[in-house]
Amino acid sequence: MMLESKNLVKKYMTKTAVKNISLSIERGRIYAILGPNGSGKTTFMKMAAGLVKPTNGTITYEGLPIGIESKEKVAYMSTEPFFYSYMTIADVGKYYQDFFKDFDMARYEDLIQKMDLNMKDKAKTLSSGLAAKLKIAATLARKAELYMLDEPLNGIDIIAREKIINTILEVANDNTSILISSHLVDELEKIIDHAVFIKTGEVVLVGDADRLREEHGKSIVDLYKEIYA
Ligand SMILES: Nc1ncnc2c1ncn2[C@@H]1O[C@H](COP(=O)(O)OP(=O)(O)OP(=O)(O)O)[C@@H](O)[C@H]1O
Repeated sequence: MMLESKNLVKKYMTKTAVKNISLSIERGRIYAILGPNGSGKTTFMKMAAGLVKPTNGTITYEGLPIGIESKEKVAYMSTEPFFYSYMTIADVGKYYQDFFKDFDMARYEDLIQKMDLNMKDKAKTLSSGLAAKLKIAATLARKAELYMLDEPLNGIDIIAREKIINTILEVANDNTSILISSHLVDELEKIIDHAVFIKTGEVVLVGDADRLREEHGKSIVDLYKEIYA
């Protein structure tokens, strides 16, 4: 198993963000972590990325606790801004190259071009949709094993969404896994292998997307509506 959590718990002062999540992420698959605002998706990803320490339970990457080694293989795209506003898109690439051993500049240049961005543009002047594309390009330019994308489609127009989805599919291969957190289920329905439904910090339904559709006789979108209504 690539990523595995067992009875994972994260408590903040008064709030239990993740209650008891046991989840296995296999290699070569695309996963959607679905759930409404505040259900614990970000907190789970941050624990997998080694940015937040679990209160209880375990989370391992290839059998080892999350740490320096796993961080080199896991690319996490946060919802928070990640670059300094004075940087140009070219500077963002250099910054990432300094930071991550697996950053591939040629792939970054290619992704920037695909996303219709310009190397000379200042990150600060980008619209929120273009900034989101930049964030995705920078993350996917890493030759990581596991990509975790937190809300990659939020605030992005439908044309750009399709572009992003296609780019994600290009990066996906037998050796990589992709974990996408979202409440925009429509767009993900077509591309995911597995769906993980999270409600108030707990997994309420998980499985192979085709099997879920078959067993429940409905789409992932309709399952989502049923679970969170
Ligand atoms: N640093 C923190 N301190 C206190 N509470 C927090 C902190 N981070 C998250 N929480 C709380 O934990 C819960 C889960 O938050 P989380 O961000 O993981 O959810 P989410 O599913 O990613 O939501 P969204 O879709 O809105 O991003 C929320 O109630 C949130 O308010």
